[in-house]
Amino acid sequence: MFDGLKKKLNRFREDVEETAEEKAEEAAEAEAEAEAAETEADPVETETVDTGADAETEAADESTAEDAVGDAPEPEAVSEDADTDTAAEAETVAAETADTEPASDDDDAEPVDVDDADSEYVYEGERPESLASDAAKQALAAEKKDDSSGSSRLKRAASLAMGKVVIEEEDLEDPLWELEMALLQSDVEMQVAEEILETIREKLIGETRKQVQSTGQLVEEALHDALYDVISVGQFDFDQRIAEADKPVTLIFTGINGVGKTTSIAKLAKYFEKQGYSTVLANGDTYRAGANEQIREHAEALDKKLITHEQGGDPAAVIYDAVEYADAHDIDIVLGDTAGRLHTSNDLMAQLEKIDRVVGPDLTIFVDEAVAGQDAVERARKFNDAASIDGAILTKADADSNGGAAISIAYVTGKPILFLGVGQGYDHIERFDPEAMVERLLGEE
Ligand SMILES: Nc1nc2c(ncn2[C@@H]2O[C@H](COP(=O)(O)OP(=O)(O)OP(=O)(O)O)[C@@H](O)[C@H]2O)c(=O)[nH]1
Repeated sequence: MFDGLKKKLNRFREDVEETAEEKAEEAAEAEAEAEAAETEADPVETETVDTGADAETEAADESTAEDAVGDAPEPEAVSEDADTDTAAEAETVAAETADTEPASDDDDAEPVDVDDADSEYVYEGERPESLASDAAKQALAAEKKDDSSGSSRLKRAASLAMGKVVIEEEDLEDPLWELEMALLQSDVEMQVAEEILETIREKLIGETRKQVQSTGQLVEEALHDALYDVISVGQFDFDQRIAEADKPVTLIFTGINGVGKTTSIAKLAKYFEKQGYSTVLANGDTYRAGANEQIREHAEALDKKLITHEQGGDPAAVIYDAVEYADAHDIDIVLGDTAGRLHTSNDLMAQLEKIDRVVGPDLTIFVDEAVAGQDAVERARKFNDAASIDGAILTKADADSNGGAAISIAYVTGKPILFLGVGQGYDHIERFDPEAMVERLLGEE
């Protein structure tokens, strides 16, 4: 069910994810480059830090200097511990040691050769104070070794960047355009598709991806909310409405012929039976030859009472009789079929208005087939304009790959989808649950 649409929604998620990943990589590279540039610019700073003159200045802070002296390693020790045991490195550390040794007061201390390969080590290894223990020394030496490939730094920069990726409008432009096309191809009504895109835009643009959250998750949440918002329009608790209504409850079904209206009435008779309600069926389709026979088959199969009149009779009168019958026999629910196609929509409206006047139905339910896509949406709009429906049943959802009607009808009419027909059997009817529908659309393929 709705497999085609599901694939398209998944593709959108992948597209945005891909764009965000590319962006994260670019950010990581930029960060790594910036870091490298900073390192190159470092010599000036290093020179200042490591000169004997600097040591003299720092000597003013005696307690700090003393601590440092106490813990300061011998240059030889560094050479022994560090894997990268080079003379240059020893020289660097020696310079650092001198830097922290006020007792020497050595104005003649040589500045460190900043062009030396180890100038980077000095930068990466931070201030000499951090060389206070062997463990720190070893860690720095190891880090230096790792960094020789530059990969760990790149990774670190990448992970920093991961936490900072902000989705911008331009990132979404292409994926959203693709999504709009996909929705329209899936028979989602234009206005509904635009609403979905707007919500996604609102939810994603400027959104900062948190460390714990992938872009995929963010997009999924945005899609979820956007779809849920349009699908759940007008939802009410159908079962509760039936339970609380005065009995008999009268339900009238409208919709064109052949979409599964009569079958849906039969399915609902079974649905209500399972809930402990009794039902009577009424054939208000007095317009079409053969309509009585068609519904009678269902009534007999389900062992339900059926009220009919002759072809050409008054539909309101048939349903009135059914309500009378229900009253007299303590039946809980009247299920009234109506003609699907009249000469004009005025006739249709006049028919439903008369039923309204004579019977005062509790709910008027529009039935159409999911596979009709945009046509079903358009018909729902017209029937709602003509007769103010209370909700819809979408049949043949089992055969529908697009899902456009299921997504659009509630938003377009302002009335909820109440049931999905999912097969030809009497049990093949599902309460429409917007959350379950969205999960189905966004779930694993
Ligand atoms: N696959 C599938 N077929 C369905 C579903 N609902 C109805 N059908 C089939 O659709 C066909 C038409 O159903 P009907 O109930 O006769 O349609 P209708 O709208 O009542 O037609 P009229 O009585 O002529 O107004 C039948 O073959 C049903 O079995 C459904 O949910 N899934």
